[in-house]
Amino acid sequence: MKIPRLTDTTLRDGSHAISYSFTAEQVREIVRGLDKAGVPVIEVSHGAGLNGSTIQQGFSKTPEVELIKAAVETAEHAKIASLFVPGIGTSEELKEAVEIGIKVIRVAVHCTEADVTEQYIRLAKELGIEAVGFLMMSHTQPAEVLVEQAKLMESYGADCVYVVDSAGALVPQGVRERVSALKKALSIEVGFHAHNNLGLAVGNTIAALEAGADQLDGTVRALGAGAGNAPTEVIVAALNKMNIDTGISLSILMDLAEEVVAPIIPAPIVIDRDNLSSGYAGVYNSFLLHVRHAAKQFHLNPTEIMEELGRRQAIAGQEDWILDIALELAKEKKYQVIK
Ligand SMILES: CC[C@H](O)CC(=O)C(=O)O
Ligand SMILES: [Mn+2]
Repeated sequence: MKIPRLTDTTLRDGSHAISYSFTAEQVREIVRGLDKAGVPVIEVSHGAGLNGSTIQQGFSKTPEVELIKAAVETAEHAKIASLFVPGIGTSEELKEAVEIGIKVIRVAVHCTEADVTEQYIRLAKELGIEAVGFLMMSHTQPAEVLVEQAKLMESYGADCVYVVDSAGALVPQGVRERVSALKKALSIEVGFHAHNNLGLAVGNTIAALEAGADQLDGTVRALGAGAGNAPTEVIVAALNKMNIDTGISLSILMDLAEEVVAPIIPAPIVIDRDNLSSGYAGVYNSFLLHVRHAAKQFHLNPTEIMEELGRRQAIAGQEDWILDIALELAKEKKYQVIK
């Protein structure tokens, strides 16, 4: 089987789980470890991508420009990547990040909105960096729709398109169908990004590889939104067992996970009721903290809010629905009690 390229997104997806509190020193330490281990691509930015530090998404403790600078200065071999969500980031932030030294931009949109990536994928190519299309919430669409969307990204010049399981809602069969359809239809690379709400992040990542994926994502110690991601160190261990030599040092990654990343994590990343109900209902993982907050405020069970968000098929950017739904549910309950 082919050797996949690993992108570690601890310093991007992981920031969702620690309220965007990475410091430049933590970035240096984590990049040093990943780089020494031989991880080829390291993603650094606000969890919601460049310029994500806002009241809606959550403010970064340290400006992401400083974090990206720290990463670029520290990495000796790895390419530094950033995430970019059109509308949250603008061309200005993309240009600035390229000036600082990022070599890969991952342009993320809901998986039916590939047309809005055109100007940013084209800009990235003009600026001489790699452009990756990131089809978020890929569980919501069948393979044929993802193929159409991925082909648009390919036509804009993308070097790779990712199937992104933002809600951790896919099972291995769904991953295989989507990744193999993209592989068949595209002449560029295909990637896969997992979340662990159903306990399948590593299994799904391996299923993606078996279906032909060229690029895979992980985070150290699974640090990521919601139930977390596929742990980079576990992916490497599984690949070793499959006799796929990524050239990445498992022992350096395990030490990094244990000694550097674990102490930063406020609470262990587990599949608790809220994460499981989020994955089961197919709700975007980054909604978790907002849902918990709203549930507390309105004395609700977070599962009720997750189920309703799932029914309404909320997508990234619709965080304001969470409070609306909580308010509606609370009103309904009060009405029932009075009746
Ligand atoms: C746009 C932010 C989001 O966290 C991207 C991502 O990692 C996902 O959809 O899983
Ligand atoms: Mn993610």
